[in-house]
Amino acid sequence: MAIQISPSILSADFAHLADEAAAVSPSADWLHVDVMDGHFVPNLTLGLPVVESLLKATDTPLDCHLMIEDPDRWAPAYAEAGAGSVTVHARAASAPVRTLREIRRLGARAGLALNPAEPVEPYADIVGEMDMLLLMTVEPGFGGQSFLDVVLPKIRRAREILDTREASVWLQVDGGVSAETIERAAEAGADVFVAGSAVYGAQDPAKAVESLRALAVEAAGGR
Ligand SMILES: O=C(CO)[C@@H](O)[C@H](O)COP(=O)(O)O
Repeated sequence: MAIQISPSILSADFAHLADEAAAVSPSADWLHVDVMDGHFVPNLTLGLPVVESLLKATDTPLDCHLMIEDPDRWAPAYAEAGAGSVTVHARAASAPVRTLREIRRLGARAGLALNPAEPVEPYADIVGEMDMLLLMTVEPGFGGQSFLDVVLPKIRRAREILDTREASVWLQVDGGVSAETIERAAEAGADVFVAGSAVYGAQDPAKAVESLRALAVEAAGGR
């Protein structure tokens, strides 16, 4: 699976989102959009109207990460609007399989997310229902936190589960991904990397994406 980088606009300037999207569009595979409702996580960001505007402002596909309660109800609208990928948290979804199927039916890639302390094994039997498994490497809610090395064994186990089942499911990590941490996550088996502050805190965000990609490709060793 090719290494992919998904810059998180949580660390961008919300007053200039179109410009911030353009700043990474030469090199980013996705634009990661953190939708937070102030309930599932203690932070409030943006919702569907902003996603609809972003879709008009950029050709980079949107990777929408819903950190919200009741994603079963809201996720389909993001897929219908044109998001390329819509990820829901396993803990928040009351009918994850139905919701993943609905996201796919509406034409988006379907993702399932797990917080750092949530095990991957209970979801092994439903990996065929998803296009991406997102393992949080920080507690969700805020950018700029430190990468949690305690998640590395779970990344390895998830990679094993996906390889054993020959599932073409992308393995995304999100939180604290930087030039200092991306190699560890790539060695463990991740192939899609969300990076907020490491990209938008850099002088040249597009270059930062390329540097992260080069480190991950090297660490993944052609996997
Ligand atoms: O979902 C989240 C945080 O909950 C992330 O997408 C952050 O936006 C990542 O930011 P950095 O840790 O890379 O600064």
